Amino acid sequence: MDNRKPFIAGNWKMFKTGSEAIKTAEELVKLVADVTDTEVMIAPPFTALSAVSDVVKETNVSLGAQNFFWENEGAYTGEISSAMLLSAGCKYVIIGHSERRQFFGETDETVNKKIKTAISSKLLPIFCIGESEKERISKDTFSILDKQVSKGLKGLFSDELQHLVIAYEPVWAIGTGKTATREQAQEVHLFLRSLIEKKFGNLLAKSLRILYGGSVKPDNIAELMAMPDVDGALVGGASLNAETFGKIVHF
Ligand SMILES: O=C(CO)COP(=O)(O)O
Repeated sequence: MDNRKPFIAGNWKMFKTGSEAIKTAEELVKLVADVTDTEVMIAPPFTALSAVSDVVKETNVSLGAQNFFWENEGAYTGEISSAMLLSAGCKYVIIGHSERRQFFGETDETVNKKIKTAISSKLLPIFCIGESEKERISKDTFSILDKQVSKGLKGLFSDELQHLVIAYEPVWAIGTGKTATREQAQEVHLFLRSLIEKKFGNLLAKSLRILYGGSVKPDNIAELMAMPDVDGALVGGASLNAETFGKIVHF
């Protein structure tokens, strides 16, 4: 259980040009240079990956991408492959973010293909799941998450999921300023860990890192991280400013 190193990840979404990304990454690297007990990652947009990779190389900040396509190469205009991300310096890739599900036709099936490809190409997946406000109100949170996990991880075995990270991001808490309470987050994280235990066994459930995402800020990160099943955070808006994100990393 103690091998779950806290993980604070920043999802920059569609923000920052190359030069803006370099500047933020340079500031961040300095601000978190003292951090050894927490893993730090940033996911800039595709166009800034290589440049940010040069900045974070040989530092304690890792690089992630926000999406990719599951085929290795081919006539897929506008898409990016896992090999391209790896060669741009990425270690992680965010898969199935609710914004991709909502605006870009991502489904549990495409998420499943992406997780499989990420694993086989040694890109570490951050698998995003979460219920909408309507689903929470109608008390469907657990069944929705069960479906997202079952379909997203379909056909995979526990030994392939050693490096999987799950990000629980309730859609109603993303960019809204409405954070889940620490009790709400803990309740869902515990549910997810039990679900993973049921499907993939105790060993994986104990070592799997589950991040919380949705309006994480410097003033709510400590209480979230104090919960036993919250292993980190996937931070959107508050990761765009190095100083603010640095405070979250130093929770
Ligand atoms: O979607 C998120 C991270 O992936 C959360 O975004 P906010 O932190 O801006 O709510």
